[in-house]
Amino acid sequence: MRYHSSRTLRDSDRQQLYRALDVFNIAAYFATADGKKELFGFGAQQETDVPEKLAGDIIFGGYAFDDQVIENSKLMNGIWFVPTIFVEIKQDKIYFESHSVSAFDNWIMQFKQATTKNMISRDLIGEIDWPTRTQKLIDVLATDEKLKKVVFGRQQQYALSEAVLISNLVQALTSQKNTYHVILKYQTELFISATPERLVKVSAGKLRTAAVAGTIRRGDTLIEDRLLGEMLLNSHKNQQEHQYVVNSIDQKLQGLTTNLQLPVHPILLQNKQVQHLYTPIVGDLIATYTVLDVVRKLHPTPALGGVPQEQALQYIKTHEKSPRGLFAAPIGYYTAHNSGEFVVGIRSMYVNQATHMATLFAGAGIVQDSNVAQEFKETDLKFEPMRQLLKRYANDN
Ligand SMILES: C=C(O[C@H]1C=CC=C(C(=O)O)[C@@H]1O)C(=O)O
Repeated sequence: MRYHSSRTLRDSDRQQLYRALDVFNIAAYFATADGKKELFGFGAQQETDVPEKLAGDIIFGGYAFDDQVIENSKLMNGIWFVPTIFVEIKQDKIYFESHSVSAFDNWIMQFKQATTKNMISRDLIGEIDWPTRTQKLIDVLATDEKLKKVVFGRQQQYALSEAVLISNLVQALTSQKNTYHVILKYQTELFISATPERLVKVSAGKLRTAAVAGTIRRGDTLIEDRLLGEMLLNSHKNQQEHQYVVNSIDQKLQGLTTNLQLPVHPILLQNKQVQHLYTPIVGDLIATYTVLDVVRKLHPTPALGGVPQEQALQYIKTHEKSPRGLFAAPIGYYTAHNSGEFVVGIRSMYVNQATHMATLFAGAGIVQDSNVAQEFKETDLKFEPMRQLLKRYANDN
């Protein structure tokens, strides 16, 4: 038996659903960058680390970035689940689906306003040798005949005074405009991302992806902002970094799609802290391929890995301090009707509620012409969405 219902969205619904994210042991939240759609998965009818084993109307989850295993974590090595309860908010409507709960209004009523917590976060020593290691990488890129680009990751740990309430985090996330807001929860582990980067969306046979690579900060005034944007559009180094991604997506999608449309020049994608070079790409997915086929084929694009892919991934494995887990990895959902959407888990953090530790992630595309000081600043800016989230969370309460 499957129960469906839908009705007009009420003022209290969102708060109660965010609160439900605190309550369920396994949960997912996926809000699109335009803010028009929010998906919630609560509880797991089935769960696994291999999505092919699952069957359900909708499946949430994420693959780990690569095959390195993170000790003492289930979430960061990749999880997938069919929710017991699925809720979607689309504009002013709310849709509910479940095998176990028949009356949505009774169900949602149990989630009352959370008591807020007074959380304090303290940053611990990060990777102080990141600039030295990045300079070494630039030297390698200058001499190695094959290696062209490596997206080099950096992690920063924070000690939290309390376990975090997801309901408060989601609220604080709303300050990050024009980005997806994605949360995966598995028992005491959380992964949170305010990412601007869609890996793929499939809907009614249409495939949409994008190249997002090449970064500059936002300006303090309108004029400075525009000037910085123009600098980015005209920067040879950033164009090159971006073009590797466009070419790779183009190549990978041949054979999976027809009518692939790739604009010749990138445009700007602007978030709160940074702006990126952005090339939206559209095509028709050949009907024999699934959303997951596309995810597996595209990941990792050179916006997260590098060029050539295998060599860059090996470099990342050997020279980054810790495995990435869900950082820069595909996270999202797909349905039994072969639709779905996946983003890459950047501008993100991992929270362990048992140890009260948060790990923040950032990475920068390094090419031969990169400058270490600039890349260091860029990764600092990329930490900022999650740093602000922790700060806002602390201050709001
Ligand atoms: C790896 C990250 O960003 C990627 C996505 C957009 C722009 C990037 C860049 O300009 O370096 C990176 O390739 C990150 O934010 O951690």
